[in-house]
Amino acid sequence: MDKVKVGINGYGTIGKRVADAVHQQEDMELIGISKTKPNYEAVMAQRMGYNVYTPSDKTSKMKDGGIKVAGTVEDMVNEADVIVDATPKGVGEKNKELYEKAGVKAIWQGGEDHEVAGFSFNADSNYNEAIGRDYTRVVSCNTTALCRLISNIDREYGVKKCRVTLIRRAADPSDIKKGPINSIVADPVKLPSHHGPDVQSVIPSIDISTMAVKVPNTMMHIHTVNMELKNDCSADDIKNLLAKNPRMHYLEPGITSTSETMELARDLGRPRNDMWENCIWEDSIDFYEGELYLLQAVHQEADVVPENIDAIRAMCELEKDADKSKSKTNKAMGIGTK
Ligand SMILES: NC(=O)C1=CN([C@@H]2O[C@H](COP(=O)(O)OP(=O)(O)OC[C@H]3O[C@@H](n4cnc5c(N)ncnc54)[C@H](OP(=O)(O)O)[C@@H]3O)[C@@H](O)[C@H]2O)C=CC1
Ligand SMILES: O=C(OP(=O)(O)O)[C@H](O)COP(=O)(O)O
Repeated sequence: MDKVKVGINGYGTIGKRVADAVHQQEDMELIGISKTKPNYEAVMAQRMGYNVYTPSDKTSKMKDGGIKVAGTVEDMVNEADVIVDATPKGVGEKNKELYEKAGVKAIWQGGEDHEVAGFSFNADSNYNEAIGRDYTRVVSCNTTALCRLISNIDREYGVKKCRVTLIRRAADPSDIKKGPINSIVADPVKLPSHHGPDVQSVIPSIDISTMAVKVPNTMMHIHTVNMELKNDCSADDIKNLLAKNPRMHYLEPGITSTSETMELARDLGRPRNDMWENCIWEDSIDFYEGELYLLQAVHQEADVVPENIDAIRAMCELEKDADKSKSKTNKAMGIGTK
């Protein structure tokens, strides 16, 4: 079978990681990435050997900045079988017309609304429903981690009700523009945060409510999770269940923080220090008055990356079996190798 041709529109935190992950897959060909500025990220893309495309009105600026331009974004879109849109929140929606005109499949990220694609995706939750689709949204980093956790537990024991508080990193490490620098922000003030409805956009049957705050930090989010289950089970049952999934990682002894988790990623030699898995404190998994509790950390820059790869495979019908797609993605990226 011919490799599926993938273009990445928007080469920032998520786009650069998805580009590398596509490049690693045997059944996909990265035809190029788009950049609007000739900065270090464009230089690095070029050094990686990736074709760099740019909006037509930016061509001179890119060339003047020393970047070899492969063509316009329109050229990339016309050449691709599928575009992964990883432009900033709100920009992706404006690109839809371009993708429709070219008749190309497209994947948006969690910053866009569900309605942009009309279908929201998580590989553990609804892979089969993505098969053959033209448009898909990979839900946000927090929602991805919640969908993974909830759908695994729901399949085995049934989730009656789920309540989550999210403590969110305020900005990414490279982000010099965002705050706060000395505050904890109730975001949003009013129930629910977008995460609960977003989980329901993937798994409509789940009763979930979420609250969220932002803290002045760049290293990961933390979720405090509380669930009522339909069927009896023990903490050990949950521990054993989650241990079977390569996209769940029990944190090593002595780790009590997101800083140490990122240090672990460095020690593991992960590319860009990425932890693609839900990082769960195994000892936090417990029952109190019949309800399940646990704590997990989420590496916001990383966990959606394998999900984009599985979404491409499902949409382009490269693999109809969810487990086989996830295994291919995991193997190529090194997920679950500890
Ligand atoms: N960061 C995160 O933690 C996560 C983000 N997401 C979602 O992923 C999406 C992308 O976010 P993220 O990677 O953080 O964003 P970034 O800002 O890091 O990257 C987006 C890149 O797109 C480029 N860009 C800007 N404007 C345009 C444009 N008009 N057309 C094409 N490219 C443009 C910019 O690069 P340049 O202009 O230099 O070319 C920028 O670096 C959002 O929907 C976000 O909500 C989802 C999960 C986690
Ligand atoms: O999707 C994310 O978080 P979210 O699920 O809390 O919205 C990413 O961390 C991006 O969030 P940002 O929009 O604050 O960069």
